[in-house]
Amino acid sequence: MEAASIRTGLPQTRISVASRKISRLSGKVGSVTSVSFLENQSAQTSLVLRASPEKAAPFHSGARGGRRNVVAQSFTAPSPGVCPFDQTSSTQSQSQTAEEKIGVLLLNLGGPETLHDVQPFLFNLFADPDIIRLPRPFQFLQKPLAQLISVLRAPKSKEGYAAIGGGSPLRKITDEQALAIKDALQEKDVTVNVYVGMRYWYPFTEEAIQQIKKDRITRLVVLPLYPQFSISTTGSSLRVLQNIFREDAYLSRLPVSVIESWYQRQGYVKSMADLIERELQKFSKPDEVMIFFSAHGVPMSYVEEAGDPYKDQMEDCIFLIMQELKARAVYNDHTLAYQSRVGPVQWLKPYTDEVLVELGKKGVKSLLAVPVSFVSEHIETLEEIDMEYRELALESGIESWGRVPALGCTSSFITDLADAVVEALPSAKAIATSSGSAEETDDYDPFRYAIKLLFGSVLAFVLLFSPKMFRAFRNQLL
Ligand SMILES: C=CC1=C(C)c2cc3[nH]c(cc4nc(cc5[nH]c(cc1n2)c(C)c5CCC(=O)O)C(CCC(=O)O)=C4C)c(C)c3C=C
Ligand SMILES: [Fe+2]
Repeated sequence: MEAASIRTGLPQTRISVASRKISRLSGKVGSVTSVSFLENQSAQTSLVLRASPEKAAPFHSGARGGRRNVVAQSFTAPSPGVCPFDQTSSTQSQSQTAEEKIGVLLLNLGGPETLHDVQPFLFNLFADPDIIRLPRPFQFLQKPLAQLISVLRAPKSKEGYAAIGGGSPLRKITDEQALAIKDALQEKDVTVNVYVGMRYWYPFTEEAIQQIKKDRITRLVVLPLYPQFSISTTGSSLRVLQNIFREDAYLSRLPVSVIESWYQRQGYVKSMADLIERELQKFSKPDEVMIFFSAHGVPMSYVEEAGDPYKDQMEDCIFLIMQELKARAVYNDHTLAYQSRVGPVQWLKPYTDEVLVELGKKGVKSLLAVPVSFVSEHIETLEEIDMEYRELALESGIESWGRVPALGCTSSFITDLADAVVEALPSAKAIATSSGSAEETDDYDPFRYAIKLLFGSVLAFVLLFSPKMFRAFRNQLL
């Protein structure tokens, strides 16, 4: 057991989670939240996430109109009779009783499926208090600011999505991964329903949870499709889950196990090393290729002020992959840089674009880009890496360029995720309901909310239409 505390800002909701860290390359499940929220204070990871101001607020549902799905409160809880799994961690199939209905919930970011979806998708993203972290006195500005930034950012984002065919491939790939994980588990005699819950676009996490309730799932494994934990990704998705679960009698009793991060799993590390080895062979002189890991960045303050483990986990992840490559007698040089920064703040360094230019100056001639923070192709691999960074690298003097594909449905990887699910099953425990301490409840008052929203909107409107401010914003933010 390992104790850590993650603080994402104010106001905060305390979520206690039991975290079982498995040693490097043990081949066992990664970092698992076995008990979740507000239980068993001793020997647990204490994860402190911000209370969600969006809880009671209307949600931008984009081109499809209407409001975001809200989970119905009236649900008849299934009869208890849940048969607990063996307490041994094993990748062997485990006996599953007829009453047991296992669900696997894959969490992912979601992406706009058409260009029309881009601005509302961006609104959802920037309205997330785990993406734009405002100090408490300014939190009433979250949604107006999200509106402003999404409108300003949309043209640039649309260009990117247009360049990759007019939308994000994320939903299709995640659905394929869901099916592959279901099949891989079936091969181990573990019958599961797999659900996909996206954070910022369809199918939203709330929709997946609604289906889980309809299907009367009796045990749930939550698997975020991010190898490394960040407050902005897994943390944000778990906060949404926590908000849904603590308000629902059935869900708060459902045994749940959360796999918080899994970059350290042997199957993942080996699958990444396989892909790298294969791509290296495509170069005329494979030994001379620089392996260039490019991770999605986060603002520096996440790591330095909020205690986001993302940077440490990323460095650890690269170490493990390189160690695996060395064990296969692949001794190439490597480097790690961070891409996709947005806005005027400092992000994790070094920045991918700057490092590419430096490497060119230093005389590096061959480079293999390895996207490492995500397991599907998406706008940042297909557009940012394959188009923008490739062009920049070639302009900077790099002559040979390659890119490792995202893992997608690579069978060794899918099998490993299926193993992670099996290993996580025994530790599933019910989430205790919060009885609403001052720290945990949002003091929601519709009148105050309306006033704040109105004031914030006026402020955002003034900012947007003041030419000087508009230019400043555009230059700095976008
Ligand atoms: C581990 C992966 C990711 C982290 C960490 C992350 C943090 C983060 N992202 C933004 C802003 C944007 N992200 C956007 C798209 C996007 N982000 C990730 C992954 C991580 N983000 C993915 C996989 C995608 C692509 C989804 C797709 O449609 O294919 C976008 C939209 C695209 C764009 O305009 O560039 C924004 C904006 C922030 C601010 C942040 C951390 C605080
Ligand atoms: Fe992102």
